[in-house]
This record gives sequence, C-alpha cells and structure tokens, in this order.
Amino acid sequence: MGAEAAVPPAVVLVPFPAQGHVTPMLHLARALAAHGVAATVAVPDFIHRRIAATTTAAPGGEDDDNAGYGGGVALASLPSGVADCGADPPGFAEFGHAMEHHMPAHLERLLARRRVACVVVDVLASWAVPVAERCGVPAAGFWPAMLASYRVVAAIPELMEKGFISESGTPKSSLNQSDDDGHVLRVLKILPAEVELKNEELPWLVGDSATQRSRFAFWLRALHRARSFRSLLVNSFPGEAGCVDDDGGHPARQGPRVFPVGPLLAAGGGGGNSAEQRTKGDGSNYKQQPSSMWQEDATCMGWLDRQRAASVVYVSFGSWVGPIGPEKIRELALGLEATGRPFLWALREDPSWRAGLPDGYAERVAAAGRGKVVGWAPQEDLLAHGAVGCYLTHCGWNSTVEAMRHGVRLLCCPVSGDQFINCGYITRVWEIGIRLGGGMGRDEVGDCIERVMEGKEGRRLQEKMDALRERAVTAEARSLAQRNVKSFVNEIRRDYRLPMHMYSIL
Ligand SMILES: O=c1ccn([C@@H]2O[C@H](COP(=O)(O)OP(=O)(O)O[C@H]3O[C@H](CO)[C@@H](O)[C@H](O)[C@H]3O)[C@@H](O)[C@H]2O)c(=O)[nH]1
Repeated sequence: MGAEAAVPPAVVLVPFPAQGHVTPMLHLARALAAHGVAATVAVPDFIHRRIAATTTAAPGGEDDDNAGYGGGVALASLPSGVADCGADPPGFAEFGHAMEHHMPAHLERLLARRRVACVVVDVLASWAVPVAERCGVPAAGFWPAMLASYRVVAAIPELMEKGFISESGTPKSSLNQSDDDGHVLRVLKILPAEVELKNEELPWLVGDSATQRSRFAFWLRALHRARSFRSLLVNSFPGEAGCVDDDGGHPARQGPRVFPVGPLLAAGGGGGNSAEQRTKGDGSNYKQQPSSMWQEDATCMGWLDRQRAASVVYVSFGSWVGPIGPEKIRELALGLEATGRPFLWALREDPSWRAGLPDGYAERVAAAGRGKVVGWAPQEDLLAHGAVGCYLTHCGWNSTVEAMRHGVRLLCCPVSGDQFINCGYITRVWEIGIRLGGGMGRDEVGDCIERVMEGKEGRRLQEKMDALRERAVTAEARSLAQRNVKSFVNEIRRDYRLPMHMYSIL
C-alpha cells in the first residue's frame, strides 16, 4: 500500500458562524470523514461553547482539535475576541469584525501545526481564504444553500458591468422586463429556471440602505476571494432547477468546478412516504450528530403525539433572518389562532423576535389546547412526525431541504437574503408550496393555510412534493452526491503530497 493511502489527508473546514451554515458544514465534514479524510471543523469559541452545551461534543480548544464531535470529525475552537454573549450569538457586525481581525491568526496557528491538504471555506467565511494562501494550503469553497442563489451572487460583476445595479448594489433597472404582450423577459439568464426576482429581492439587499451597502461590500470581498477556489461544494442536489444544464458544471460564465453534495449532508429519508404514511420514527436515518446552538424544547414531540395525522401547522423563521416585525407577528398570531387548527410555533425567545405577540398569547392558546409556542424546536424530528401537515417557513435553505426530506408542504414567507430565490423555486419551479402575501394579514394567513392543507390544491402540492422528494433526497440522489464527494476527495488526494519526513517513518 502506498504511503499516501496510509495517511489520511487532513482537511480543515471553516463555516460561517450561523446555525444554517454550521449544521451543513458539520454534515459535510462527516461525509468527508466517511471517505477517509481527517476532518476538523474550526468554529469560533462562541459557537463551540453552544454546540458543546447542547450536544455530546467533547470540549476542545484551539490546541486540542482532536476534541471529538462524532463520526470521525474533530471540532476546534478558534478564539474570536467576542465576549460571552449569553443566550444569543453576536450580531453580524461584531462577528464580521472577529472574522476579519481576530480569528485569522488563530486559524494560521492551527494550519501551521500540521500538514493540511485543503481548507474548505464557507463562501461567507471568506476571511479564511487569505489565511490558507499564507499557509500555502489550497482552498475549496462551500455554499450552504442552492446553486441558484450562488449563481445570482456570482453574477454581481456582470450585473454591475451591464448597468443593472450600481457599484453599491442598488438596482438600476429590472432584470425581468416585459415585452409588448406582457411576457416577462429575463434579461440576463442567470437562473436556468423561470424564476422572477423583483429588484428588492436581490440577496444582498438586507436592512436599511447603510446595511445594504455594507452587506454588498461584504459580498464583493467574498467573491473576490472566491476566485481562488478550484472547486465549490454545494448543499444542493443534482438537477435542482429541473433542467439538464444544472448538474454541477460552472455556476457563472466561468468559475470553480461544482460538486452538488446536498443529499449526503441531509442523509436519510426513505422513499415515497406521503404525509399520511409518515409517523414518528419512520426508520429514516436523517438524525446525525445534533448541532443545535439552542436547547431544543423537549415537550414538542409529546404534544405532537396527541394531534391527528397531518393536522398541525408548524411555523418557524429559522435562526438568523432577524425579526419580522411586531405588526406581522401580531397578525400571524391572530391568523393562526383563528384557523381553528393546531399549530406549533418555534419563535426565538429574544424580545425583538417576540414583539407584537398579544399579551398572554402563548398561555391562552396552550390552555385552549390549540397551539404551542416554543423558543427552539427539534425541527427535523418535528417535520418527520406524521402529525405535521404544513410548514409556514421563511424559506431558509436548510429548512426547505428538511421539509423536502420529510415530504411536508410549504407556506412561504421569505424575509431576506437567498430566501426569495428559494421561495421562487418552491412556488414556481417545484410547486411544492405557495407564497403568503407580503402584508401577512390574519385573514390571508388562514386562507393560505387552508389552500395548502386541504382540497385539490393541497393534494397537488403533496403530489409534487412526493415526486421532488424522490428526485432530491432518496437513494439515487445520495449515490450521485456520494460520487461527487468521492471525486472531490480524489482531487485532494491527487494534489496532496506528503512531507518527506512522513515517507521516512512509513
Ligand atoms: O426551532 C428551530 C428552528 C430551526 N432549527 C434548525 O435551524 C436550521 C435553520 O436553517 P435555515 O432554514 O437555513 O435558516 P437560517 O438559520 O435562518 O439560515 C441562514 O442560512 C441559510 C443557508 O445559507 C440561508 O438559506 C438562510 O436564508 C439564512 O437565514 C435548520 O436546520 C432547522 O432545522 C431548529 O432546529 N429548531
């Protein structure tokens, strides 16, 4: 056996510090470890503390990256300089500063201690790319969402060049223009599918104008650094747009080689279990080592066990998107209550997320046996439970995939970032959900829930969901993703050369 086969190549993975990024990166690390890679996920200390507190991950520090996370993956903690922030992680500006100014020296120390074959960097954690360059380690990219949303971001230079957006990312003209007959023309064919994106739905337009400018600068820097990626691992499935030309290849006119590996990161899900067939513990093996940053409410599953099959509306806006505003929270709360259907709402216990909830609301709906409001739910378990019939979602990519995996129809309420693109695919391309209008009035909430859960429209959504599920998360999709991980690992092995002293000991 050759020396290279005997020594597993070491890979360090650097996620962006948010739940929807850390979870798929940890799953990616396990997928790489299963292919003989020594994988270490390097997270900031404030994330490390949270994962260690809610899981079985052994505590470990920067100098102890053998701290086991499970599945052959090590979890290293990088000092961030961010003070312990209690229940909630620091805001974007604070960890943005930590990533650019505090963590690079610590990652450099980690890379210097051993020979690392490759650093896999979340595109949003681009701060790690110059560190890898300084250490002479090749970097590959990881995009934790759809390839489609990467395509839109990767098209920024072209959009600027052709005058569709300003140098600070502000739209100057619509990407979807109508011809004389009112047909929408997609001016730049950035997305292979027929998805319209309104100007204000471009992924970098988050918050007020100052925030938008700084987010756009963040994207420009990330894109500039991403130019050194030879490969890009994407948390999506081959054929995501339902078109032949989206099976990997190059996401922009030119760019890195794309490996869709999503079905593997979301390993599990059996085949073809409709909402009626789904039951608690249906034998799927989706549950990997948990990675939650918040303590899951342990009473959710018992509550669901007491509900009728496919009767419950699950509501969640993910972890990172920010509050949707008091007015919408109030309308949503009253709309859910008025449906007369059971609902389970995961709503972060941060006062800014809960502002607008009517006084005594959680107690009132609980006492009526109608609803349950919790801070953080065991979402995957919940979506796998046969009692859940509809998921009112912000369309975060991980939540979207989890709903697909368990065949739960969607009611979409995108808030920012890539969520509008995801929503476009959910409602227009795959037709597995419908969109709740922007106003989010209480009557509309009720009407839309009925449409998703009942009648011809509801049945059609379920049929489409079952078909997509077959394509996106079942055995065949996993084996394609498996092949992609293998090709990526082979690429690392090819480039991986052992230092001379290793040959002498073998
Ligand atoms: O009560 C809850 C709520 C959420 N989750 C989990 O948290 C994750 C949420 O991920 P996601 O749906 O992707 O939402 P965000 O955390 O908000 O993700 C950010 O990152 C994603 C990946 O880039 C983007 O698609 C989103 O728009 C962006 O907000 C999922 O795995 C959920 O299962 C729980 O376990 N319990």
